[in-house]
Amino acid sequence: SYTIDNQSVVTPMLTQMQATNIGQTIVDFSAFANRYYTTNNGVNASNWLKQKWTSIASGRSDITVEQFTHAGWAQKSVILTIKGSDNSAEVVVLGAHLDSINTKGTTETTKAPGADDDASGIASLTEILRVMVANNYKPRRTIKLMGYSAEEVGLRGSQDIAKSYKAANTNVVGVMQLDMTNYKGSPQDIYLYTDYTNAAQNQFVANLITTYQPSLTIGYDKCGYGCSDHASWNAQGYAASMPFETAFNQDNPYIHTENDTFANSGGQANHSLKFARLGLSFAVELGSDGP
Ligand SMILES: N[C@H](Cc1ccc(I)cc1)C(=O)NO
Ligand SMILES: [Zn+2]
Ligand SMILES: [Zn+2]
Repeated sequence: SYTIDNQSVVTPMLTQMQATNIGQTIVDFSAFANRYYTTNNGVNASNWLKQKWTSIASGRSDITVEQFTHAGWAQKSVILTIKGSDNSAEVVVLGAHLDSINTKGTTETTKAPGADDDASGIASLTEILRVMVANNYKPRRTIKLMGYSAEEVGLRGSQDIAKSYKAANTNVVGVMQLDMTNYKGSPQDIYLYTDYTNAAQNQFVANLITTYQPSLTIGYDKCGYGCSDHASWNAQGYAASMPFETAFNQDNPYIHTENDTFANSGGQANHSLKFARLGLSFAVELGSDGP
């Protein structure tokens, strides 16, 4: 249910989340020349993420990290699973995409650092994981963190995954997409996108912001098309939400170029921290519900 009733668990964890950790992961993950879905760099970036999440989760027998193989291309998606205790059939998904692109054409050595798009989302998920493990948080539902391959070439990684979950009849109760979280280009802090998402869940997400981050302001906007991986889950009938860094016409002008760098997002991750905190509150409030 969308009841917000885990403040005693969530609030202490939010205070432990740090922009400096998110910034470091953005720097590390945007150091690959590119993370394009068909290059060796792109394959290496997926393996790097698997290793990173595996080491953070080491010591937790209820956490596994796997790579999802896509038939048509080499770069795999990365899926971390925290198995729920007594309500594990119900699944909460938080996602970001691990690939990057340079619209001039992306060969093995083309620069596409993708610091904002979407290392910022991957880094936000990584900080959520770190703090959940540091607090030995154990959800009742299953929580999955997903790094999608091939988002930039038509949401192809998340489409494969969402279709396979639907085919398996997996009961995904909610999905949050974090794509571009660190470029503060608009007046409001967090923009909730209302197309290709679920209205009831969007209201819950807004309530999470007012409850746990009351100083933040909320905006609403539309993409007008399936602008990120939330649309893949929505297409399969699952409830998805996308909190985004800016209003539609004020998004990061550097994306899909060699200039999408951490420095060009301000050289700090204070904007991403808002999204990481929102993601953690989403994961714990939904993840703590029993059968
Ligand atoms: N299409 C999206 C970028 C994108 C998404 C939403 C908005 I508003 C502006 C731009 C993309 O490139 N995702 O990787
Ligand atoms: Zn993009
Ligand atoms: Zn993106």
